[in-house]
Amino acid sequence: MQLTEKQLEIMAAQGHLLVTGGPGSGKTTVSILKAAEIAKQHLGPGQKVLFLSFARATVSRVVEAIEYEQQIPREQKRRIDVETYHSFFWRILKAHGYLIGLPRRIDILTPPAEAIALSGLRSGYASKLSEAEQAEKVAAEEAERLRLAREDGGVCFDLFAPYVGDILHGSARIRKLLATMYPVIILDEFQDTNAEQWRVVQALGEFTTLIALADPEQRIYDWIGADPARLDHFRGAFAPTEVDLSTDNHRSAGTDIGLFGNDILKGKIRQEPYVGVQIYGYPPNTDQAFSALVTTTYRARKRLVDAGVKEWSLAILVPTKKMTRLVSDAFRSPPGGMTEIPHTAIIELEAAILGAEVIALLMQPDVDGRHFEQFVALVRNYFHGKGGDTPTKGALTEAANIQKAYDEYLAGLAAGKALRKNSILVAILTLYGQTRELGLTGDPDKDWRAMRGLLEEGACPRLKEIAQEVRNIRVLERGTQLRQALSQDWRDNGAYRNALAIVRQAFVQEHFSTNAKPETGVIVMNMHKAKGKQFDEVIIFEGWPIKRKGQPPFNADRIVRFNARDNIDDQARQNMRVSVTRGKRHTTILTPKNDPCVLLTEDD
Ligand SMILES: Nc1ncnc2c1ncn2[C@@H]1O[C@H](COP(=O)(O)OP(=O)(O)OP(=O)(O)O)[C@@H](O)[C@H]1O
Repeated sequence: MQLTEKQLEIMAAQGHLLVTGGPGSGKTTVSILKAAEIAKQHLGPGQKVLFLSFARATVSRVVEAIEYEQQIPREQKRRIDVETYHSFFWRILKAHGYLIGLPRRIDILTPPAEAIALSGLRSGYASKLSEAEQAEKVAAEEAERLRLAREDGGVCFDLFAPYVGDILHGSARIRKLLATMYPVIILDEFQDTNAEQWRVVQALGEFTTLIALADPEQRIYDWIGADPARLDHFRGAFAPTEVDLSTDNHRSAGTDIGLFGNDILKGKIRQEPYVGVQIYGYPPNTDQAFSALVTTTYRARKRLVDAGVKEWSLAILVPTKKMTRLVSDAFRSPPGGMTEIPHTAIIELEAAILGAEVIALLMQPDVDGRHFEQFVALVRNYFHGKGGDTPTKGALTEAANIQKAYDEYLAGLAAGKALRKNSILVAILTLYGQTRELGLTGDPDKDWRAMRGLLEEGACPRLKEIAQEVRNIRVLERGTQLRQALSQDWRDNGAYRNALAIVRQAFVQEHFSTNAKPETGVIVMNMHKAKGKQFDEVIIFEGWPIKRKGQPPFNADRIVRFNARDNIDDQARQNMRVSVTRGKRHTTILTPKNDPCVLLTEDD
């Protein structure tokens, strides 16, 4: 690879550095080469360059890019640590949290666990709140998070940056210590840094050299505190050398994909076609929409195979969670008997993880007579937490009903009365009884499947839902560690006495682990998750307005909210540009013919 002049300028620069540039302009690549150069020239024994990124997905991509750079010797590669902000912050918190009054032993409160811990508080508020009520709710949540951290040692992700900021600003010793370990830190996607993370960066920059990589136009996290002025903050605080790679686009060289992305940003789509970009209006009904998607996917796949692309990747990017599922279902059984499309769907895992906890507990024996109580608590947890940050009223009511039925059952037991025949606990109890009869074998795969199958086939709709949800994470295919731990448990105890703890532990690690390899093949995911990734081809597929008798059409699954022109803003344009520019060779947009995406028709 021949570095551009600007990239060479970056290689030569000294001190703090700010690298800006559009999608695919080579920021990541040059920063890795620079890190290797620094490793070779300037690092003392034991020192490393740290590359910090927001998402685990980006970490995988960077790790792979490092592997791929053949001219970097192994010894230098070893001296570049790639990590997410979260996992870096967590290391600091674990080692030094006691300095700011956290308990000596702290644990991560994972998002599902956090959702459960806050659900009681949240359920006390109606779904539509006035501004004042909303502020009160946010403050109450915040206070509860702090309490959970200080009293129980359960620290949720949102508190990582504020706490680390406190630690670093309070101790020059620790700032120096970090600078000794990491004389240079690369900050990926710097434009997305929120106020608390920026406070951490300010402290780090005192003794450490910072290299910030940014694309001001790729900011997609405004809603969680990214600030358009952040680059100026960096300029003001560190007076960095600044190099702008501008609109170079190596990712999709030879195509107009980058140009198309820029035109979306400007709201001016030209009439003449863009090389490598195709927009197709599909007929707005389920069968034809999905037929269009399936055939477009076949065609894209064929192009990649015919071109002999090795380990090709083809991403289907959709605007909503629901669409991810619909597309995945359609690929599994396409309309009109077309051939199935093998794929991976990237989905939110809260519900599946909570479901896995239920199954894990069912694999455990009842050692203290409280097993059923725990079981009911986990089923309730599932409904509390399955919606993540945005629980539905239905799910919260379900959780409350389960609790009520259980209380009634206990009261009945005490009074020697039988359970009400129409109690929702009847089906749960029956199925629970069957799980107790299930003979386990000590083979974790077999036993897990048998337990899940029992719930799936059983007569309780709530447990059936849980079992189906659990399928989404393919617990046992996640590496051998979990399986080995379960086997060991069985060998030690003649039963899975610690299955729940083992499964929980596996998912805590999950929050930090990165697949060393980026996804290949056909991948379905939410547009928001595509940030920082690249694929050989991209297909963007949005929903269509669905007619309803006597009501305005339902138009929820759109790139721009309700596909209304009034809802076009910078954020919507930037999101679309990020998605469009993930494609290296080709990007196809599928939009309903009768109501095409308003971002594509802006200039009429
Ligand atoms: N000078 C160059 N010549 C040819 N190819 C290059 C050059 N620099 C980078 N590339 C290639 O271009 C692609 C995109 O580069 P890179 O990922 O570094 O861009 P980026 O600016 O980090 O993109 P984004 O902000 O969209 O994540 C990579 O596949 C990389 O190997």
